[in-house]
Amino acid sequence: MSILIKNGQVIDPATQKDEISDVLIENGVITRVEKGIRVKDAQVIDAKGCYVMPGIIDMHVHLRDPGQTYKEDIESGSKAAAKGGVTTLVAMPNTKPVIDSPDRVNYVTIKADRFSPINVLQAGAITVGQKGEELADIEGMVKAGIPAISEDGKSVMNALLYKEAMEIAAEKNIPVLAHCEDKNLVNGGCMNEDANSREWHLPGITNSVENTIVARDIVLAAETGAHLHLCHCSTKESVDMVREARKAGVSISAEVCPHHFTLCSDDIVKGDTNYKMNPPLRTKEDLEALRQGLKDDVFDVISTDHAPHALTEKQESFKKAPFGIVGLETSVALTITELVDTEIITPMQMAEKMSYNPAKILHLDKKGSLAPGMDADVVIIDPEAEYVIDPKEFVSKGKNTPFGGKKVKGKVMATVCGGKIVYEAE
Ligand SMILES: NC(=O)N[C@@H](CC(=O)O)C(=O)O
Ligand SMILES: [Zn+2]
Ligand SMILES: [Zn+2]
Repeated sequence: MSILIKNGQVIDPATQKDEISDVLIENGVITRVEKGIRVKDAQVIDAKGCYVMPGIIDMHVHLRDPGQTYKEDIESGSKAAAKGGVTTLVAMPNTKPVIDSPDRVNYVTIKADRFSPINVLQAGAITVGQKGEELADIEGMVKAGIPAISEDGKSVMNALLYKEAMEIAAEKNIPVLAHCEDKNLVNGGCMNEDANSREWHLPGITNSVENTIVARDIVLAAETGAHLHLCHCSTKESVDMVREARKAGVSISAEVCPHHFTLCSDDIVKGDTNYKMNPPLRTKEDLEALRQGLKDDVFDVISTDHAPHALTEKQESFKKAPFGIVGLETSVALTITELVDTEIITPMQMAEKMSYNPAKILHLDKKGSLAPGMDADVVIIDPEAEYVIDPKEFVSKGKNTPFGGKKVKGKVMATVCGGKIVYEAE
């Protein structure tokens, strides 16, 4: 079955073209991108007034499968992703048990083949059980298809072990997705260390918790030649360090999540655990630095860090509740509302940060672009559609978001993955 996407604003970072055009999809591949395409027997999607972009590649998602499927599972998470315009996601390995062996990677791949409408890539843990004591079978997991390694949820505190992992990553040509958090410095903190945390008598998390590990990881990446991708950057110092490292020739990329470019610690509603995530919402100054970093392309990726939790877990006190918020079904709207509509970034930069650059970092040669010959992974977005975010409408099992009730602009109208329509708005 062919699909013809008519009259959309086609935005392709690979060619830097942003113009009204048609896109023809045949047998799962993009075959033509031109004005006025006419073919027989194609299913036509009218994309007038919409962005037509390469499908979103979300480099940071928690699917909670295996082991915590009451929070999310491969099917619910990938369907939520499709609704969010995502055609490929990287699942983080901090599941129960941890994805630290080829067999466990295979479990996810096989289940995703059956139940996911989109491409699910599984990242492999760096150490056995994420215990930080011995290296996982990284080579075996590479053979099983992991595109990256990550200890997300924590940092590998033993620098020697981490350096050895980086050497393997460099040799296998896969990136290291780094969660930067010093285990000792964090010291039980549950929100940013600032006037708010002091007023509420909550243990704080200083910027140094992130900054020290960002600095260490950059040094180790420089020495090993591994590609370092920094997860969920939150501090103004991280912006400076990434900029300087890149200038110095380090192979580095870095992501910011929508919550970190939308909210700061002053926005936290006292006691509302939907504002609790790791890293925490920082100060207004950090927020402004992150936005500037996105504008200047210091940050090349926007990812969600979709971290679903059950309602009962989030009903605990701010100190006790788990860190994390969902993001798959709000990231397009937040990016358009907070960054594109405000002219901090262009629609082209949005497509770069949400698809093209992730494809490059993950070495997905057939993705991240709408050029003929590429996989037919496409998202159609109405940038003018306005609505109010309602967590009850989420496909994800997780409803834990601070954005319920927020008025936003930008709606995913359809998602095409591998030449099939995997989501269509009503
Ligand atoms: N981001 C979060 O607040 N939580 C993540 C872990 C992580 O991304 O570090 C989770 O797994 O819940
Ligand atoms: Zn993390
Ligand atoms: Zn995460």
